[in-house]
Amino acid sequence: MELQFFKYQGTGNDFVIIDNRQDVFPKNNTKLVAELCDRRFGIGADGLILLENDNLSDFKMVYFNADGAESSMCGNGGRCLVAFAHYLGVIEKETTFNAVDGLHHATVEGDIVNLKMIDVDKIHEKQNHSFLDTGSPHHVQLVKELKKFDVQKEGKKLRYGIYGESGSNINFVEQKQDNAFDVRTYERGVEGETFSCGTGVTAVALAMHQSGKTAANEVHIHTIGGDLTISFEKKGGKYSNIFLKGPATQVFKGTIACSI
Ligand SMILES: N[C@H](CCC[C@H](N)C(=O)O)C(=O)O
Repeated sequence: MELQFFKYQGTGNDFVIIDNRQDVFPKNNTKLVAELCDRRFGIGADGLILLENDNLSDFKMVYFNADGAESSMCGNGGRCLVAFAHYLGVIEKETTFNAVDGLHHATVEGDIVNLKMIDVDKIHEKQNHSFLDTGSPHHVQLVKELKKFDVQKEGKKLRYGIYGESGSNINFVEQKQDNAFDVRTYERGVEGETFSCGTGVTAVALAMHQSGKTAANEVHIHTIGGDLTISFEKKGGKYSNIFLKGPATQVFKGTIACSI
């Protein structure tokens, strides 16, 4: 069978996106998803996203990591899916869609998508790191000389070490200005460093605010793949009105033969 797909990237976090409104994609075929994401034998991506019909909202997002398993929320993937829905004409300039962690509001202006993330009311502050869930679990740790840091080695150690079977995404951070940070992320389910991680940079912004490293409620984060802005409010110990803003671009589209 010929499968039509679209390739998107949001600050270098890249995704195979499929219009599955006819509900034909075999969602339980982990092997097929991993093959489509394979950078040598398939299309190549950090994850695969299905756009589906939804009776509660404009559309539904189903997210799979590159390992083929369905996963928790993907911030950059959510931004790319909004851009795709706009490209298809499913939405105009704003939307509410349904994802694994609930309903998300978003707006799209050109190739900039501004995505509302879930509220965060618990940030676990430890001696040298923080842990929080922004739709996906994230470890946040300040390091010196981030550019030279061995993200693969240290990220893998933490992901399989202190976070047990379910693991966590691991974010290493260097503060550049009061409201600006560089971030590199080891992503669970990709099992390697990605060029950016949307729920990850959101976690970094909130953890840096909670720990007093910044007093700003709009934080600029530079990743290998580009720049993202996270804005938020803190009321009574809870973070809300959290927005992840940045570019989301269609790179190419195509068809691929697969036995489904
Ligand atoms: N790898 C993550 C999901 C994708 C997160 C990332 N791509 C993002 O943009 O938020 C996890 O398994 O928790």
